Amino acid sequence: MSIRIDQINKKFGDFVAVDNVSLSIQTGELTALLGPSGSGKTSLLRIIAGLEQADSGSIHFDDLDISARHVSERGVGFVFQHYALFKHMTVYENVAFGLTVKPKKQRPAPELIRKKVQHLLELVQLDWTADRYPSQLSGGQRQRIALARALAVEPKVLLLDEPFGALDAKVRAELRRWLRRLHDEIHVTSVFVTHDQEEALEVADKIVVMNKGRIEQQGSPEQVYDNPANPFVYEFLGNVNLFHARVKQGKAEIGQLSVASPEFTNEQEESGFAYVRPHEIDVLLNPADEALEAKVDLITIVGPNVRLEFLAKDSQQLIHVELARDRFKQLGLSLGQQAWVKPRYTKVFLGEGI
Ligand SMILES: Nc1ncnc2c1ncn2[C@@H]1O[C@H](COP(=O)(O)OP(=O)(O)OP(=O)(O)O)[C@@H](O)[C@H]1O
Repeated sequence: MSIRIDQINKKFGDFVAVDNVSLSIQTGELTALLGPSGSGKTSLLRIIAGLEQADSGSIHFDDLDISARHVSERGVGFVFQHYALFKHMTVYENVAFGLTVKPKKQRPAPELIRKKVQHLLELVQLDWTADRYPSQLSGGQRQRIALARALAVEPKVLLLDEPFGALDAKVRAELRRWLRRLHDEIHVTSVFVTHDQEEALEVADKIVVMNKGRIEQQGSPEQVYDNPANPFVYEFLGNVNLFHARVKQGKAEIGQLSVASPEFTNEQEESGFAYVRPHEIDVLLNPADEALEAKVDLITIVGPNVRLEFLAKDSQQLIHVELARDRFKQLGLSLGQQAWVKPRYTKVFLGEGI
């Protein structure tokens, strides 16, 4: 089932929550709506679900305009951050619930329900919990059961709103890999809301970056990470260093550095700014071309990586650098040491920044 969102607008009072959003989602695709708090992701998801009515615009499932349809007629399944399972029901009963409450004519035979629930519990790898109650499960297990319950009624579209938001970092990381594998198995068209860029980059086929009710960029994780359309997307998708630059005739000058920017060949002399990601900077112990002299100001070891802060000699700007621990050891860096930092990749935009 494909989804076509056409010029959707939604206001709450005077506040514009969704601002003329159009978006196409292919059948079987796992799409992440990614953006900061208040960017309109949940509002858009609720409008797709039919839990919220848009002020204008339309939603199509395949070629059918479902904008006026009630949530119960849209064939969508949900998993929310705090989608509490029914406490007084066992895991089995929770997953079977959507099937057992179907009108008699559509309700599968009890034996079929049993098989189906068994299959779903195997799919989420929790068949051994069938007789337990939700309170006897971990948070991550509960969310997997919530997903099995959502899938039981064979939704045409699966909508997930920060499904792992309430879980700790390690469980979150496990569950997102698990969700990716599960999606590869079931291929149901899915849209999930997250404010966590790592989660979106790791799980989604397509990322839709939202800000202030609008779409800033959409594309595959590689496309949005490697070619951010604008400064907002660049900053939102990871840590960055921001430098002021003068852009002219295909070059960006950042202090004494000169970076080739062929996309600005025709610019005569404009102000701009340049982004460099911390892991795209080399550290050298000797002067080199296109390297800035700087002093080590802070060293933080984070597992296999080392985060460093350098103070640039000329501009006194702080420059964040991330090195693999091996490289850090090889360099033998210590606090206060003089070194040279050399960006490997720089992304230049015209203007004054955001
Ligand atoms: N029912 C409502 N009444 C009034 N304002 C609302 C309502 N629902 C959402 N909003 C406002 O609309 C804006 C967008 O909210 P939305 O929940 O869609 O954002 P979000 O990107 O999902 O953010 P979060 O990650 O914090 O949930 C927010 O400023 C929110 O306060």
